[in-house]
Amino acid sequence: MIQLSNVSKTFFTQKKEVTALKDVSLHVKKGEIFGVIGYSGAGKSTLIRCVNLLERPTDGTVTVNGVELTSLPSGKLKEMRKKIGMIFQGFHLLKTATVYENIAIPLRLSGVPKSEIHQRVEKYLSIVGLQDKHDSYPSQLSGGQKQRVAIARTLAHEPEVLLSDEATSALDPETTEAILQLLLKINEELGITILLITHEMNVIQRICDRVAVMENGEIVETGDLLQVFSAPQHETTKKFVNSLFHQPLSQSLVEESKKTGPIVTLSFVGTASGEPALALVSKQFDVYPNILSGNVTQLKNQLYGKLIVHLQGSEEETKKAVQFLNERGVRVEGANVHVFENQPIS
Ligand SMILES: Nc1ncnc2c1ncn2[C@@H]1O[C@H](COP(=O)(O)OP(=O)(O)OP(=O)(O)O)[C@@H](O)[C@H]1O
Repeated sequence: MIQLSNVSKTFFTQKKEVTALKDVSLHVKKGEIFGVIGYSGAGKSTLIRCVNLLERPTDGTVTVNGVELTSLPSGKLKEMRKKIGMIFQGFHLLKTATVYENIAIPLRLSGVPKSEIHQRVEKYLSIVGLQDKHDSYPSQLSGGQKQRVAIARTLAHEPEVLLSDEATSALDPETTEAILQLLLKINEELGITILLITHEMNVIQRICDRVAVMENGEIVETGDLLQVFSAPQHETTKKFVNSLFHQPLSQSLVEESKKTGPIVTLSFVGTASGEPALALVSKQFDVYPNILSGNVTQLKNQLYGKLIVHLQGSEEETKKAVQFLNERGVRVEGANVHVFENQPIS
């Protein structure tokens, strides 16, 4: 649906050149929710703005729904852009217009017939759950409601693709969750392909099918959600994933525990394979598992757990216990434990 091929973008300022994207290739499939995550300055905004050519790549091609945008004349590009909606962190609503007019004015400007405008405004206000806010002004709405209006305004153009540029970054956790659920609904019920950028792992975790991790203008890792969570390869990906799971432990606890058995990381999909398997370990072997940190979290469609566990027991017995856990689909690795003051200890 969206194909970026060898896209590079260099900004030339008076003082210096900044290469924001370096030879980025990315494929977003029709109907999926694809998330790009990275720290500040990684190049995420530049990347998403290249998809609808708000930024024109210095090199490479951008193709949306089979049409190569980078080679289109400006008239045709304008037409294609109507199929690509975009929402932003800052909502960009007209302060002096009502909710209704915020949606209707852009429709008028893009030539939608008068008879259809009212119907579309009603339809999309209802989809975002704001049918009772027609006559409110943006200043009378909460942040979450403003984002809903911005989403309705975008959907009213009936796009095939929705680009989300940090759409939940200005919202509190509860409102973020509600907006993420709305994006899921839009994806599932209207069949709109979504490409989003974020610096928050929980956004990726809650709604994305696939994810790319960016650093210094490059994509350093891409994969399915579960694959990236369960076996992150790149250091940056590991940092994002660990930020959700690992609490630092006290050095004395780690040192003390290690005297009587290994500290391991267990990861598993679904609750069935995690803690119950651990309970069986203590029944079947002369091993006492003690959970030191971690949690079970909801990925888009499934539960995923990661626990740091001390396996108290002899080398022979703990080896058997690890094999037993592996056979039950629990992945066991040597733990990369973080102690207070952020000193990793191995
Ligand atoms: N218009 C511009 N002119 C010059 N440099 C720019 C411009 N836009 C972005 N950059 C630079 O390109 C690099 C990538 O910026 P970009 O905004 O794409 O990153 P980001 O990952 O979205 O970061 P953030 O999350 O902080 O917005 C940065 O070094 C930034 O300073």
